Amino acid sequence: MGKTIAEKIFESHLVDNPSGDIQVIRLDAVFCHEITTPIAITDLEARGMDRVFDPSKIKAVIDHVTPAKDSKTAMQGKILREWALRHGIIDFFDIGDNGVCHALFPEKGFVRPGYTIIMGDSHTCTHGAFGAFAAGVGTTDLEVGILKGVCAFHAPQTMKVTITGDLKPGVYAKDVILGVIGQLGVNGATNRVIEFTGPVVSAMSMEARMTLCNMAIEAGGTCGICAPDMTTVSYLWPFIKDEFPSKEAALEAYGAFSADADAEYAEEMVFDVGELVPMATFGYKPDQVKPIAEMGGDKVDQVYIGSCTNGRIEDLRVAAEVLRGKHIHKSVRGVVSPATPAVYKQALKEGIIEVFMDAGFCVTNPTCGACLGMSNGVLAEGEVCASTTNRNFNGRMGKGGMVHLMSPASAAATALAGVITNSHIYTGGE
Ligand SMILES: CC(C)[C@H](C(=O)O)[C@@H](O)C(=O)O
Ligand code: SF4
Repeated sequence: MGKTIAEKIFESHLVDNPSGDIQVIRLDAVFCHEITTPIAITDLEARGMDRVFDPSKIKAVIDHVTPAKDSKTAMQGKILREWALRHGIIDFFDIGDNGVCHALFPEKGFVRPGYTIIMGDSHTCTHGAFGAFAAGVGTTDLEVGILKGVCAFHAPQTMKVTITGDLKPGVYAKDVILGVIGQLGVNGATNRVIEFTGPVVSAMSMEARMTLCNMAIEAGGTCGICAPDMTTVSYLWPFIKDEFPSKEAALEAYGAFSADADAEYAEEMVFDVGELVPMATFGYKPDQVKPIAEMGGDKVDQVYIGSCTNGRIEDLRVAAEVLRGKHIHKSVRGVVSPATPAVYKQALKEGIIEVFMDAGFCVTNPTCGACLGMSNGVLAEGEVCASTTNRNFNGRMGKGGMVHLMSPASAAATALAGVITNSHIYTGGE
C-alpha cells in the first residue's frame, strides 16, 4: 500500500511504537520562543533536568513581544536568553536580528523536506510547506523534545486537499486557505495532516505555500504539508548547495518525501479556485468566511499587515502596489510589521517601506505584537481591524476588538477606503 508524505516521514524517524498507533519519532529540530519555552525551562530546572538533547537542533527566538513591553515580557525574554546562552544554543535570535518565528526559521534554512519539528506554538504547521512534518505541542511534549529529541504522536491520518483551477487577478493564497477553511470548518481537519496538492499549489511560491500551511491549524489540522519540488529546492539552495551536486540531485533525494500515487487518505477534497474571489472572515471563528463583495463595506479602525501568515516580502510587495502613490483613509490607523529583518531590509531596498510610510502607515519592528493583542497595535474595545493574520477570536487583537482576516491586497485596499473592500481587483492589484 502506498504512503502519504507524513507516513513516509514518520517511518524514517520512528524510534518506538509503545502501544496502538502511538509512534515515537526522532526530531530534527525543536523551535522555541519566549512565550511557551520559558515555562518548560523553568519546570525542567525545578526538576533538576536543565539539559538539552542537542543544542545545534534547537532554534530559539524572542519574537512575540519584542522589544519587551513590561517586566513580565522582559522576564520571559530573559529566561529564554539565559537558557540559550548556558546551553550553547547558537541559533538564538534576539533584538536586532529577531523576527516572527515561522517566517524567520524557514528563511534561515532551518526547515528541510522530510524534517520533523515541534514547537510550543500552534502555527508550527507553517513549516510543512517544505515537505516537513511540523506540529505545535504543549509544555510536556516540548520538555521531552528539549531533553530527549523525540516526540510521541498518533500515526498520522492525512486529508488530501487538491487545489485546481486558475486564480483570478487579485486573489491570493490567503483567499484560497480562507475558502478551504470556510468549507472544512474549524474542526474539519482535527487530528489530521492536510496535504495540499494540485496545480495551484505547484505554481505557488514558498511564501504562498507557507500562507496555506500556516492556517491548517485553523481547520484543526496538526500540520499542513506540500510535497517538495523544484520551488522548494530553489528556495533552499543557498543552504543545501554543499550537500548536493545539483538542484536535480537534491530534488531526487527529496522525492523520498512525496506521496505515493496509491497512498491512502483518510479524506479527500477538491477545491477549485476558478471562481474564487477575495475572501474575509466576518465573525469570531476562522471558518466564518465570505466574499468581501458580500460584506457591505463595514467600517474599520485599523489595518494590520504582518504576522507569520502574511508578513513576508511578497505580501508587502502586493500591499505596496495597492498603496503606491495613495494615502490611507483618515479614520484608519495603518500598521505594518515586516515579519523578519531580512524582509524589512528587502522592503527598504525596494522602496516598499517608503510607499507604506507615504501612505500613512506606521512601520514597526519585526514582532508578533499586534497579532495576538500584546503590543504594537492593540485594539480598543469596540474597534475593528482588517488584518492579514490568521486568528479572529473574540478579543484576539485586544479585548472587545473585532478582527477580519483577509489577504494583504484586500487589507491595503481596505486601508485606502476605510471600509472593507476588495477594490484592489479593479485597480490592478495583481
Ligand atoms: C503564544 C503562542 C502560544 C500562540 C500559539 O500557540 O499560537 C501564538 O503564537 C498565537 O498565535 O496565538
Ligand atoms: S504572528 Fe501571530 S499567529 Fe504567528 S506566531 Fe506570532 S502570534 Fe502566533
